[in-house]
Amino acid sequence: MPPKTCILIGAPVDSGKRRRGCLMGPDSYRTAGLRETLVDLGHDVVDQGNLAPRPFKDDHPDHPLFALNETIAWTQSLADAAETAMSEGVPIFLGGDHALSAGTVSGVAAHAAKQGSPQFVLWLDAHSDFHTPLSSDSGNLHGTPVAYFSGADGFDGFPEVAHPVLQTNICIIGLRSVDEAERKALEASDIHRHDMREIDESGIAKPLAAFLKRVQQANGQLHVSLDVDFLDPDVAPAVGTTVPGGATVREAHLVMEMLHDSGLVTSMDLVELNPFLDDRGRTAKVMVDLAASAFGRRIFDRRTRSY
Ligand SMILES: NC(=[NH2+])NCCC[C@H](N)C(=O)O
Ligand SMILES: [Mn+2]
Ligand SMILES: [Mn+2]
Repeated sequence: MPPKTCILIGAPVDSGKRRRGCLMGPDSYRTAGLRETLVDLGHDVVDQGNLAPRPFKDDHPDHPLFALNETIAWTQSLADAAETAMSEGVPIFLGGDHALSAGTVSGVAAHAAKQGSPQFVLWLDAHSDFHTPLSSDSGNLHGTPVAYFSGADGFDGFPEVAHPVLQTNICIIGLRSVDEAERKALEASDIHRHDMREIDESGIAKPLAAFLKRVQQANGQLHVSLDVDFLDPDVAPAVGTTVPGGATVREAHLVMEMLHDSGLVTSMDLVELNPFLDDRGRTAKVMVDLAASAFGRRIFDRRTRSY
């Protein structure tokens, strides 16, 4: 695979939920050596530093949605940054909580639309993040980006999604915590969804391979959104929404290696890392190692393995 220009964009979004700490995520990835790791793999790496939200007003204190205006302001700046970065290389967004993907995915999808190619999204997460502001019980907007970028109603005040991602172009892997309203909405949707039971029974490679084949056949752009809680909390404790029974380190590396082999990934988010909850940088390091696998690190070249 030829070297890429990786564009690191810090997105210290912390408005998607009440528990603070994700704002420290970008510097935690830098401290764990993300740039150096990608350079060692032969890539050109540009670290654009951290982005800021557009100016915003404080929310009404009684508003049921937490930090709505701030999240809207982040969505605006991230969508612009994502669309611009797509013509310069492969943007890797260093989160920041998952609310940031409302901006990153709508931005990369706008670029895809201009290129005349369909946008696909691989969502690696314990959660489906498919609430709308109307269905969310928690009022936490990090639970809503998939609904937003796929064009659901209820996002008043947010930038209009000019190029929604088709539900059938979205694949969620790792599910094990889905609220009732999301379950109903997902079941009524065309989103491809794979829960942990399916992964236990038939392995993680199968659904991923099927999805990648569709991306390839459609000549699509592929955005990968990796939530720390996709992983089991035993190996990745630094996240506010831990759910036991997650992917193992090996399963996650296999996903990343397959993504690299496919040559299809055009953008990526690393989200929900809360360094305040980490154990001596352990989770940040696991995330950097996973990014390394996605960008070409391997144990042996496939051809030289002897089985
Ligand atoms: N990106 C995340 N960690 N999302 C967790 C969402 C949890 C829950 N479904 C909610 O809406 O509040
Ligand atoms: Mn998430
Ligand atoms: Mn999650």
